[in-house]
Amino acid sequence: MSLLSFDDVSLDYSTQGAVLSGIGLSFGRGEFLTVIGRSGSGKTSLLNLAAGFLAPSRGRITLDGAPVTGPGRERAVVFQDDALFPWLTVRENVAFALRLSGRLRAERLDRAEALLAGVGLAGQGGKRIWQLSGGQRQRVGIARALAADPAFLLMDEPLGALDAMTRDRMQELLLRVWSDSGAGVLLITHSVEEALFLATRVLVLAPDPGRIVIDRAVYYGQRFLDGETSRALRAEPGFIALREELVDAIHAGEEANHA
Ligand SMILES: Nc1ncnc2c1ncn2[C@@H]1O[C@H](COP(=O)(O)OP(=O)(O)OP(=O)(O)O)[C@@H](O)[C@H]1O
Repeated sequence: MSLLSFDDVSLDYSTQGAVLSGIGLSFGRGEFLTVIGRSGSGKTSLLNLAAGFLAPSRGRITLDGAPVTGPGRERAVVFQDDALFPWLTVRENVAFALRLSGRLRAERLDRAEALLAGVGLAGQGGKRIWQLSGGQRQRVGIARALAADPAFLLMDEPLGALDAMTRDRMQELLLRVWSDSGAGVLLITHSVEEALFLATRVLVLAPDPGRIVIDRAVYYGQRFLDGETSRALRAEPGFIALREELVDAIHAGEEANHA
């Protein structure tokens, strides 16, 4: 089934107070959660908890009811500047993630090629990392994350470094990867529009302490996969109104804090 749950989770890095407080959240395969919020609201901390890189100070994080005690193969993480190995080919970079799978080298390379095709990089496996564009590198990182056939893909600003056109294409690709892999996705972004377009659920975190103030079901990504165009969806009055509501929620209380 694969359900990742936060039960009243708080996190302190120091005695300075909680960075995250009272986080209650459950998400599973097939969901696409996007997380937005001001800088410092705790988005990356939330992802690091889900990944098992950090342990909660209070509360529990469980995977199918069992406590999460560290990173695991069922939760793959994609970072913005994914560290690919420059001395390996694109195909070898992806196959590297399969080295613990027990498969023979030839099988690993075949599987890597199939994963690369899945992210639109068919026939590029023999290239070196430095021969790729930023968007292509990011796709290699995603193919590598998918190699372990994870139940969850955890992504911290994966498209943040890309130019606007590449970013739009990558958003569409992410939706297809999500749909094809069946994984549950948790994606952090600074773009409210991106969050709204991709998600089946948008979470807004408010800071001091970081907490979930909005957890909203949305359907634009699914409608894109069902054949509607990204441009038409983003131009819908409902999309624009919700985008503005989310922007307002992100900035609520900001003036008061700076007064
Ligand atoms: N390793 C750490 N040690 C101490 N404090 C930390 C650490 N990592 C993050 N923090 C603090 O925790 C708070 C939340 O940080 P976090 O990176 O989770 O926020 P964020 O919403 O992802 O921010 P941004 O949008 O700027 O990436 C910030 O106040 C930050 O300074």
